[in-house]
Amino acid sequence: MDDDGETPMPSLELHKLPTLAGAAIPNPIARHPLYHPSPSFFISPTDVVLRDILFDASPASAAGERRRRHVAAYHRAGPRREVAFDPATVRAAIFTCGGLCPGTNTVVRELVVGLSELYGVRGGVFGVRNGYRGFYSDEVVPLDPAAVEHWHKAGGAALGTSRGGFDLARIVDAIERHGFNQVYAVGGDGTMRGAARIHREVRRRGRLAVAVAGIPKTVDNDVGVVDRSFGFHTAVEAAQQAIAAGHVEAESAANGVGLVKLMGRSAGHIALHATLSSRDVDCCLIPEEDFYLRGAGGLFDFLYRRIKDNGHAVVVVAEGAGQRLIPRTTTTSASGACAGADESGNETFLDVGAWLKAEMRAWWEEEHAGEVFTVKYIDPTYMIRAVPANAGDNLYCTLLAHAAIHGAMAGYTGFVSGTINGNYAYIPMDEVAEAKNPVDTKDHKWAWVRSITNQPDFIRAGPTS
Ligand SMILES: Nc1ncnc2c1ncn2[C@@H]1O[C@H](COP(=O)(O)OP(=O)(O)OP(=O)(O)O)[C@@H](O)[C@H]1O
Ligand SMILES: O=P(O)(O)OC[C@H]1O[C@](O)(CO)[C@@H](O)[C@@H]1O
Ligand SMILES: [Mg+2]
Repeated sequence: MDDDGETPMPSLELHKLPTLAGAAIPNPIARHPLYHPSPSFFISPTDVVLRDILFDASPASAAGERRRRHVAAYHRAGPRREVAFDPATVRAAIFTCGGLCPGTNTVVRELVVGLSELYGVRGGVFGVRNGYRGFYSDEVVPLDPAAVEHWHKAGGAALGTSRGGFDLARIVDAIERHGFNQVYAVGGDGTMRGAARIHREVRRRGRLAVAVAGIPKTVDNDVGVVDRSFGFHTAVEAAQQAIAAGHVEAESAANGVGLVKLMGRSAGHIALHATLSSRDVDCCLIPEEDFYLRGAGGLFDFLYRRIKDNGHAVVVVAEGAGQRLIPRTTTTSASGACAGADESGNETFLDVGAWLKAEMRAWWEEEHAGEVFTVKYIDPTYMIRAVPANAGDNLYCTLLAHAAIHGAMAGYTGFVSGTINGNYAYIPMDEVAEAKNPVDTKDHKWAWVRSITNQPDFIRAGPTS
């Protein structure tokens, strides 16, 4: 509080974006026969979205002090009154990269449809096949609304996707050769790191005026800054079937355990959200929270009590959980290869599900021989990300794509479109490329998991095995 009792207004730290030098052309949407823009339709460059909306207003809060003084702000996404591109000159390249994610095709579809129907781009939209490597090893594919009409109904990546193959010089050469002046990257953190480098190289070359935009995609929801990545909710929904099956199998056996492994390489969001929405889960294991198997207070101790109380138990484990417990010599990775790295340099993990199943059986044999025991291991890995987006994600994909188009048309570059506290914003690509989004096990969501599963804190209970 000030001396006069007023709460001072914090100053905004606007995360500004680079803009392309160029023409200021009236936005063609203003003359669009199907739109009647209201006075608030166009967004001005001074419209912002705040990153932090929760504050401790108490003067005594040291943590709240900085937030009270400085608030991170981002340009609000949406159509601008003036644009930097004459639609007749737009040559847009769209590509998808990294693992599959529900909604990828919807984003591509809506980029094509939005450029065409909102801005009147004709014959200037192209798909680059198979991720980054497609820039220099494939022909580009002309795209128009008719070509992509049904894409939102299909899972997968209609343009193709890949890992690895990032060759900066050849990619930017290809951008120059094709005359692309807008590049839309649909991908996860790796893709955004690559796109940020393309953006910098384009600027370094000086002679190119290219808007580089990103739409963050990753089924694991491990991209930072934005509220969530598209497709995540669809994957959580798809995981319900696997958990329900694990529950039925466990319930139908004497001393049955249903063990379900879900995607989540370095972040356990899918396992956490699937657990919260299912309510059939007795224990959720994620990469952010250590656990141990044997001894008092360990996972097996807990499972035994749960089996004795309820007759069965369901365990959900994220693929990245418990990695340091698994012996490296004997177990193969989830993809069949030894643990190492994939073509993009991402660590490939050992199969925690197969290992847990084997350990559970060995434990029961050692400690409860004579009593029947059943473990049914369900690994729906690719099934939860290869599905089409649900209705909510399809809508989200559409708005993210349109936000990206409005930003690129306005001449912003090196940005990502995403929601922050529910509002669409433009975020510097570098920031998103580097930000991580692990599950915060100190916040309320993890506490909800505990309250639903009643699982203990395996860290405090004893030594690790
Ligand atoms: N630091 C980097 N610089 C340039 N390119 C990169 C970098 N990191 C990753 N890439 C490239 O980005 C592409 C996608 O990366 P990756 O395979 O890690 O998937 P992702 O985009 O993180 O998506 P997901 O996590 O959903 O699978 C690959 O072609 C990879 O070569
Ligand atoms: O087998 P792929 O296609 O490399 O993808 C597996 C990885 O991709 C993701 O779905 C997203 O990064 C991870 O959860 C998973 O480890
Ligand atoms: Mg990634």
